[in-house]
Amino acid sequence: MSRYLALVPAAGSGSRFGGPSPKQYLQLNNRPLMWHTLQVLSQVAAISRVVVVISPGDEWFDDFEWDLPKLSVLRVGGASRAESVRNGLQAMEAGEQDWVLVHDAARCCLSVAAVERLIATLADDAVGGLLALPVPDTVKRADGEGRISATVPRQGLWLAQTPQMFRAGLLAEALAAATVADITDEASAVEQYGHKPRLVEGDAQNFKVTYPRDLALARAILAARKE
Ligand SMILES: Nc1ccn([C@@H]2O[C@H](COP(=O)(O)OP(=O)(O)OP(=O)(O)O)[C@@H](O)[C@H]2O)c(=O)n1
Ligand SMILES: C[C@](O)(CO)[C@H](O)COP(=O)(O)O
Repeated sequence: MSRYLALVPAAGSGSRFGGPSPKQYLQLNNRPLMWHTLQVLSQVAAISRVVVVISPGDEWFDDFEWDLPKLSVLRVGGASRAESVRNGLQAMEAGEQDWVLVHDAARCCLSVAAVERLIATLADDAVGGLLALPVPDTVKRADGEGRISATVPRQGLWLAQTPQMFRAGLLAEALAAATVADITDEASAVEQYGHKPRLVEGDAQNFKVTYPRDLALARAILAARKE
């Protein structure tokens, strides 16, 4: 029986966000930002384990009470997101047929419904896939001077989100074959390995907290859910 396991890379330094601590530990509605992410994944009944990957030198994680029974932590984060995922996948000892849902710690406004939609859509899929958003706006390509060099046709363009869900065996092989420096998500490694992951429509609330301006939006979304 295949299990559904969540793997959360959380070993980033948050350089675009700045600040004294990585963004995943910022206080958001009285909890670390990442707690909200881990709580949603823990609330998905099909997910039996939530594994968070932090850096070996992480000095923040142990300062918090996480109170999430499905949670376990691995101090095997690497120099890139892809390396953190690869190291975490190796260390978590998933079965080859287990489904692994890789989700950014920084996407703290994920919904249980979106994860359940991803699982339901891909449960019998031969490859796996990811939550993503069809591009809703006109897309411009910039020249080197902040002016438009082209308008890019948006038909068929999607913005990749997470979770990205693949069977552990396929994901491990794809990550081993990939040039880690070239990949920014799991799907690109699986694509390079010769497969076509399925796109499953996510929602705009599942954005990645990347810049300081993103925090107010995340705070508002989470507060609205409590009302
Ligand atoms: N070496 C790394 C780099 C990133 N991540 C994780 O991958 C997710 C998405 O990456 P991103 O938003 O880019 O986070 P950072 O790398 O921390 O941010 P920045 O690129 O601004 O430094 C985050 O949850 C981050 O913690 C990771 O586990 N290991
Ligand atoms: C995985 C991802 O969130 C999909 O859009 C994105 O590639 C992460 O990029 P980052 O630069 O590591 O935040």
